[in-house]
Amino acid sequence: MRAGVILAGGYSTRFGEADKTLADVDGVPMIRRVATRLDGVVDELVVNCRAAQVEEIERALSEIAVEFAVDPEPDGGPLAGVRTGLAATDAAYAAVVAADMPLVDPGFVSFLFDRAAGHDAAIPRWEGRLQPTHAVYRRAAMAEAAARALSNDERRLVSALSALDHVVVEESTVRERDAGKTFTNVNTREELRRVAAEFENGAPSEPHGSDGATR
Ligand SMILES: Nc1nc2c(ncn2[C@@H]2O[C@H](COP(=O)(O)OP(=O)(O)OP(=O)(O)O)[C@@H](O)[C@H]2O)c(=O)[nH]1
Ligand SMILES: [Mg+2]
Repeated sequence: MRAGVILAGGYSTRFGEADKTLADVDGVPMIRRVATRLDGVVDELVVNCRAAQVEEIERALSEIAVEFAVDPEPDGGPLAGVRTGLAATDAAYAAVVAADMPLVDPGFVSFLFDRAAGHDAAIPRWEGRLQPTHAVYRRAAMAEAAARALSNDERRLVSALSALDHVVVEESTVRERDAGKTFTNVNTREELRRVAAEFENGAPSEPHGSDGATR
């Protein structure tokens, strides 16, 4: 079993005034783009967010089947979000993807699942940094590593990696697969404009029939 865990519990402070996960990306809410792209390569989808976000995210996703994993306390950081999200699934492996990555490449995520097999994680590196919010984890191993790191007051996902037998997917591999755009994440209004332009200019679109606009 493969799960997709979409991390959406942040406060979008650089974006300002609104939840960036609901922002319109060329007619489709950003989190819906992420969910639709992941839906094709996983058996189940989990959305991790704060309680206050559930209603609007549910509306943005409409008929896409997801389970909500609500943070028991908000603002625990991405690592706490991952722990909450992973607790909502029994899948052996889970792709963890930030809700602000609307260009996430399903083929590349599928490749990460393949690379993670037999290990605790497959973490890509892009622009010199590990990308743990766009990675595949063995659910049980990461749940344990996250719990331990959190008990040491760590908030960052990378803190959990040292406890994991993780495969690093290097930049050269990402380039060979022409997948660099999969890591594009939206933090500011300007980044939203740029990513929307990618869709206007013909970014690979979502599977037929699920590219619904906001209702
Ligand atoms: N559950 C949970 N997820 C978080 C938290 N902080 C960040 N995230 C998620 O981690 C991912 C990357 O974080 P950022 O890009 O910094 O998102 P953000 O925190 O909403 O935005 P900024 O406030 O501008 O940093 C996003 O998918 C966020 O939703 C948190 O405290 N709890
Ligand atoms: Mg971001």
